[in-house]
Amino acid sequence: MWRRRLSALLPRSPCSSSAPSSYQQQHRHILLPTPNEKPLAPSLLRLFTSQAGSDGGRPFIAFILGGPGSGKGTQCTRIASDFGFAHVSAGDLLRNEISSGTDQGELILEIIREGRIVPSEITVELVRKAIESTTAKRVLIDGFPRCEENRIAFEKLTGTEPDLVVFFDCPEDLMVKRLLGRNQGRVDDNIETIKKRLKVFESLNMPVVNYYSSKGKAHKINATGTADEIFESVRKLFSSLSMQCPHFKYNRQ
Ligand SMILES: Nc1ncnc2c1ncn2[C@@H]1O[C@H](COP(=O)(O)OP(=O)(O)O)[C@@H](O)[C@H]1O
Ligand SMILES: O=c1ccn([C@@H]2O[C@H](COP(=O)(O)OP(=O)(O)O)[C@@H](O)[C@H]2O)c(=O)[nH]1
Ligand SMILES: [Mg+2]
Repeated sequence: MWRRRLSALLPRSPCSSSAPSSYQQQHRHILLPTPNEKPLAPSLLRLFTSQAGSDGGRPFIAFILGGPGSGKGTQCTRIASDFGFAHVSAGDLLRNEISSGTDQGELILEIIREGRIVPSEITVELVRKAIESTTAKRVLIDGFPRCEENRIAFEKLTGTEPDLVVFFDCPEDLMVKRLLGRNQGRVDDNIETIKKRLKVFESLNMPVVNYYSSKGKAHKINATGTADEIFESVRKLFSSLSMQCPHFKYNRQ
């Protein structure tokens, strides 16, 4: 299931920047709110009574999406530690490829430097391998899929959809401020590249969020405030899943 040939499965249109589609315009505001310890909507509850994460099946998969600097990585670290998830960062997988010094690494570096999206052939394969090689029963995929082409390629290659999508909603000015203060020496944390990444986020990442939202899978988290405050909303979401879904039992470590 995880080993289908990707090139044969890729949709025709590549992930290139464009004006928001009419689909995107129509579906912008239909995200599920974060639960306030309320019962999950029946459509979401059905997702968590599937066999994902149970013995012998594939792991429970959560896509963690949001603009650059919205706090995906920060919150993933906390979710991983409190709720027993493996943390797969698509950006880190790509940066590891750059460090390996291959031709593919050079191509990835150029694309990241320009704030564009790496071809699905590369990223989907890295993400698939990471999921396949973990023994964890729950996996966070941080910062992927970045565009509809990524999403379609992943779903076709793996024959699976995520069980949950979390979207960190953050105003642009706050994202810019956080990125400029990140200080990790990243080639893309400069104002010129940040502006490009924000455009890519609006035109290409948001349609993915809207797609999963229309399927009742996406939960929006207000990503302003301190990391602790945001994690409080995140904790409520994941706690409500663990309370209501038999296959989402977790062990606090
Ligand atoms: N709630 C927050 N308030 C202030 N700074 C934050 C917050 N969350 C994350 N940061 C900081 O902002 C920067 C970007 O956060 P990060 O988690 O890497 O975001 P992303 O993965 O979405 O790009 C990092 O330097 C991080 O320490
Ligand atoms: O699935 C992915 C994830 C990342 N990237 C590239 O890697 C960069 C950094 O991604 P990361 O998720 O690390 O950035 P963040 O949003 O966390 O700041 C992005 O701007 C893209 O150029 C990509 O092409 N596909
Ligand atoms: Mg990140």
